[in-house]
Amino acid sequence: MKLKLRGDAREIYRAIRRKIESEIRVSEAKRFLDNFEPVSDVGEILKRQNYLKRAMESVSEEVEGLLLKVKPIKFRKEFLGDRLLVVSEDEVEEAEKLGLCMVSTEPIEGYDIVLSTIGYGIDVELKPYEIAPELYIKPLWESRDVLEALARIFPGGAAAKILRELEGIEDVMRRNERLENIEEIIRRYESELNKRIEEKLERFKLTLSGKELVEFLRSLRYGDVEAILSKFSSLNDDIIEEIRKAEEKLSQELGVAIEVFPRDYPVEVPPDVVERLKRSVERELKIELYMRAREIVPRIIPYIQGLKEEIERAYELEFILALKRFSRGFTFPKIEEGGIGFIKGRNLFIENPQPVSYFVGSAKGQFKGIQESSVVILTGANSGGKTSLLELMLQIVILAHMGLPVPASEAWVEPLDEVFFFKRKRINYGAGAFESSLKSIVKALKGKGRKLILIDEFEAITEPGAAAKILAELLKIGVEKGFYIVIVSHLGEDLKKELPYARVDGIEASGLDEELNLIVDRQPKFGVIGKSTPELILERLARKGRGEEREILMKVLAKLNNTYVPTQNI
Ligand SMILES: Nc1ncnc2c1ncn2[C@@H]1O[C@H](COP(=O)(O)OP(=O)(O)OP(=O)(O)O)[C@@H](O)[C@H]1O
Repeated sequence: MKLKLRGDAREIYRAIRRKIESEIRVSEAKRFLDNFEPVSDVGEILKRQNYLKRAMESVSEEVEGLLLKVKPIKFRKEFLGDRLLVVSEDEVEEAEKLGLCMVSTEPIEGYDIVLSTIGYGIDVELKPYEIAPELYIKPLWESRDVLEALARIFPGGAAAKILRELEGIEDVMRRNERLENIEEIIRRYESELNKRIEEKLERFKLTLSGKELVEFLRSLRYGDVEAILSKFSSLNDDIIEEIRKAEEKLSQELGVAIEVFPRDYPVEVPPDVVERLKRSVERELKIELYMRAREIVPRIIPYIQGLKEEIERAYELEFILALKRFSRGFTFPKIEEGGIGFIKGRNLFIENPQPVSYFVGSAKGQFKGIQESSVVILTGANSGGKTSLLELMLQIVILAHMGLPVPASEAWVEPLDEVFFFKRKRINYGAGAFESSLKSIVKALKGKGRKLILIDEFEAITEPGAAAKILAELLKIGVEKGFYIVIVSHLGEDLKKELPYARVDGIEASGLDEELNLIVDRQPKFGVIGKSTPELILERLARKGRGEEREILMKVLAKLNNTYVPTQNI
């Protein structure tokens, strides 16, 4: 059963969730938090605690960096326009239902890959991984970084095994990638080649002896081209050799034997030749990729389920690590009867808070000897931290019911059915506000169940005299029903008279610091009505004031001096 959060309690729960979520770096891991909604059932809370204790202990921070690389791997069904599947008449329906490629009962021209169940092309069975194995392999190939991270998080697991199989297509895939840039690659080779030939031309010198020159001129006169060219043949051979070498390197780079460069200077490959070359290499690679993919896919498929589980476990690890970061220095609360209490609690939303220890219900541990009561009235200095303390108690109660550790060095929480938090509405004054506050408190008091009711300054919205009476009556009803109530009030004295069994605690300001700011001890004193701070405010003004202003304040202070001792001599 869910713990019911009423009034402003839900807002506090949302703020806690946001704080935990801000620690989760991978968005897919955030949904794990949904498994930790606050519940009333002790068995469920303890189950969560045990799971988290074990998980947080065993998770290693070393995987923190790797977890960031884990992303979903999506396998998408696609219609592949590059292949034709030739099947028999009675297989057409089944083949078309697969929706992977064009289906026909006889061969059709214009497809790079022709597959067939009846011997018209590459033999296949009517199975998706035989017809389109690339749809399994390509997403995995493109997610190698995810697989590598997973293989390091789960050594020897599914991702590691898949990676090993993918090695079998590595060279085709690399060639495929290069094919994308084939034009660029060819142009690069072309310009390098031309540069080298140009250098050779610049260095080339023809040296002829007198006799050779006479022969040369004669050949010219008779138009003996062969004889003239023979004089340049060494240069020509050199150029041809350069072109051949470049082609060899290019073939190696692309992984297919090609001849693209014309034996001419300057070397220039016409665009249509590049295009044709690209098409033919593409086709060749497509078939090779299909064959290799088909070969490894049956060995990969058995690991895909395992891979999905590893991804899920990685998200879970991220969630656990985030919780670990969130809850550094926290403790798992005891889930037991007897109210709510905590030692050295630290409000989640205050930076470097002063730790506070507090309880309602049974006095356990170091609280032994302090008055026990299911209703506590918290009084004290303005801005003393009363609201913050109610919020801290709520944070601890909510986290405890989520099954999470709480920001305290020790804590115990009674499993509850409902938690109410009524925050003081700073702007709402007047009869309307009074009526609505009254209504919500009465709602909290009606019915049965294990309840914690936190009320922040109810009387601020009505006149003090009536407020004490109304409040006392309401609190009595709560106590009779066995609810736990903590209420912030300035009416400590009056309430104490009406409800002698209630404990009244006080947060006090102990003085002024050098900058004349109030020094507040956030730790409430048990069984003590918190002194409010008008005296300290007076003293502060007096110490700051000048002339007549100062005199007036001093006079008032002197009057108060019977009961009030200033923190220092003025
Ligand atoms: N334990 C703590 N450690 C440090 N700062 C705190 C602590 N508790 C409260 N404060 C700070 O003191 C200020 C006043 O706190 P809070 O509003 O809870 O006081 P309050 O007693 O409810 O005041 P008011 O009388 O105006 O309702 C806030 O700025 C809060 O951050």
